[in-house]
Amino acid sequence: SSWWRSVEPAPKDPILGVTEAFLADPSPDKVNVGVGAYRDDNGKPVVLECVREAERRIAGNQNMEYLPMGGSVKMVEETLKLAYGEDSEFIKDKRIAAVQALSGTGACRLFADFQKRFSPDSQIYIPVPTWANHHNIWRDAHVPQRTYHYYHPESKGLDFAALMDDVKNAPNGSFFLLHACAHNPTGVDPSEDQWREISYQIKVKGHFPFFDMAYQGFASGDPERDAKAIRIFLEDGHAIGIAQSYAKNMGLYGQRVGCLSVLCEDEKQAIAVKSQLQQLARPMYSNPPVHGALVVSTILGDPELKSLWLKEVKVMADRIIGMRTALRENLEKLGSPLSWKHITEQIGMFCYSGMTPEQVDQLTKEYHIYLTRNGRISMAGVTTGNVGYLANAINEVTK
Ligand SMILES: Cc1ncc(COP(=O)(O)O)c(CN[C@@](C)(CC(=O)O)C(=O)O)c1O
Repeated sequence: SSWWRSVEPAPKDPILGVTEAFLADPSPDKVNVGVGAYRDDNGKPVVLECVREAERRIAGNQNMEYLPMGGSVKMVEETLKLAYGEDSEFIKDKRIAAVQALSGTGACRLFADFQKRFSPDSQIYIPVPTWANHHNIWRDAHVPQRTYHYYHPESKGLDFAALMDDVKNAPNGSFFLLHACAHNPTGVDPSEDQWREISYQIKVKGHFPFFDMAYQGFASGDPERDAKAIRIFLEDGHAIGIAQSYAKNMGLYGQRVGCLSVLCEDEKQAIAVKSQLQQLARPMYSNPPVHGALVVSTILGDPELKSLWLKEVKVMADRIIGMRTALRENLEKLGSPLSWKHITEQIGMFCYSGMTPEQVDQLTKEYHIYLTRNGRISMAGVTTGNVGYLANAINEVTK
């Protein structure tokens, strides 16, 4: 009996499905501003020079042994310094439970499973909108989801008042998912003062903040600056969780290198939490992949390679910032009747254009431009070669 006969085809992933459609399109004019993967000004994927150099140093010397269930200790150590600070007292006091994860997705999922196992009646507040996969992750971890106001469509900015109301009205001790920087898909981040108010209110309510930091360094070009929200929460004495990823800021997409950390009250608790995170990993994938972790620890463990990385991540961020200006200026030069200032006010990989799904469909059908139906444009796909074509098409479908 074929028990699988009732299995239905899965719906296309709203983000990865766009790439499939792009690849299938034979048009020479096609433009992919869908998936958030960096491209250089020739529209080509980039492998950073610091990564190539790390690989040269590793080549031939790397063993194929299992990593511990918690992954590479060296990579995790270096990764915690990025999030918590080089001289973090939390690192010194060994209060952070941390394990290598399968990139940012894996870190979020491991946390969601940990939350379900050790806070079984809890739920999580997720911003509207958010990265589409967040909903899948906490759904499959069987953690009920609530939403909190985030994006303000009229102003194309942050709905701060409504966000604060939601923080205040949620039951004490609720879990809140926060994007540390470069909010996906809106590109709208709270200001430093707004972060301080959010941190204060979350502390008053005893909520648990979980930061998804998938773009550290990619937003402003400076990893320290992009960690500002996390540092504010740490100064305010929160216990926090953080999902980190090297997919975008080190271009290690397919290597699946990330880290999950939970700040505990003391070393004893951190040891206990880490052991439970390992218990969750063991039946899922047992232990994480070795190569990408070795690339990361080689780069971050060598001052020369680390400074090369810092230069390269700034080049990527600056190129995107330059394309924001170019796209806005092209639209204004075309005499578009709409305001496009949000294109340069938003930050990080994405521009939340405000285009409707129907306008997006028109862009794809008539202009072979591929983006997610929520109107999100991955600015990494914009180049000096296609920005004029893109602006013209956007102007045509929105005027
Ligand atoms: C907010 C956020 N968290 C986590 C991840 C996970 O990335 P990782 O597992 O590869 O480290 C992404 C990637 N979002 C991308 C860039 C790709 C995707 O959808 O998976 C996006 O296009 O939104 C993200 O945008």
